[in-house]
Amino acid sequence: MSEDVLAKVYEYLTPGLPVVPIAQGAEAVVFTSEKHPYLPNSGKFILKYRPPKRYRHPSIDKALTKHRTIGEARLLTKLFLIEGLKVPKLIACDAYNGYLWLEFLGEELPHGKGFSNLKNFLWMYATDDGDPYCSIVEETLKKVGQQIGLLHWNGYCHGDLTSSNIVLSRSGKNETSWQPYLIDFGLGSTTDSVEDKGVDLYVLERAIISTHSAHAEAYNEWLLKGFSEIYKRYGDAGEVKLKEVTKRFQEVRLRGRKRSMIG
Ligand SMILES: Nc1ncnc2c1ncn2[C@@H]1O[C@H](COP(=O)(O)OP(=O)(O)OP(=O)(O)O)[C@@H](O)[C@H]1O
Repeated sequence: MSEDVLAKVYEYLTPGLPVVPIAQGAEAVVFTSEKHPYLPNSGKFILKYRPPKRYRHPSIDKALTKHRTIGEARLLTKLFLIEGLKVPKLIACDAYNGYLWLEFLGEELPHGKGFSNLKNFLWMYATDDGDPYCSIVEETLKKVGQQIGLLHWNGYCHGDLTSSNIVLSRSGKNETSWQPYLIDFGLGSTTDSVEDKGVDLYVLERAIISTHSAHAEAYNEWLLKGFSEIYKRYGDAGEVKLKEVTKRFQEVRLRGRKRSMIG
């Protein structure tokens, strides 16, 4: 992580507010903090910072950062209000400077298997003595599908639906029931576009095929089962919309295959 960026963040924060860098993505650097940004509460929080991009004109850069930070904050706030949909709680937003504070989700998986995103979770069951087809994996993937179903049914798309952008949480350490949360709405949008929804499903399918090819068929089936369950709750209207989305998903998949054959 660049020293400049770290220095900027430490200069910006209240002196002594402890933050630890954990990830550098294409858009943002992400930190954890054991302290709430402005309340005495402790817990675990995420600070997501979009640093200035030197290759952009400073005024354009400022405008873009502000636009994207506000966009993500606004979307998270709307999504948080949807019953059953699980996204991180927005704690604070300083759009002008490119900072978002969010609720921290997830945990370290047992036996050093890494952070509890869907990608590492599936690896945990696919390696060592794990059973990749056990009921915990099946249930979790159906719940992931339901989360995507809820998102789409309510008129939103994620825009970067990879298995790292799905974080799993449990209420207790010994629990075997995992609750998926969708994170990283930097490319998310309010949209009823069938194409965008088909692309969301395709991006996740590709992510699963590329990291868990041996079990991908069953995994994607369970995801789609959970997804369909949400639409089917809405009777005939749900069935019609479900058909539209799954048809487009197949078309997007076909286009993807053609593209990879042509190279
Ligand atoms: N609310 C959260 N709780 C726990 N971890 C989080 C949270 N938000 C982000 N992270 C961690 O930080 C990483 C990067 O965050 P995020 O995906 O939002 O940033 P990004 O810059 O858009 O990343 P990328 O370009 O890789 O998509 C995530 O993959 C995750 O490991």
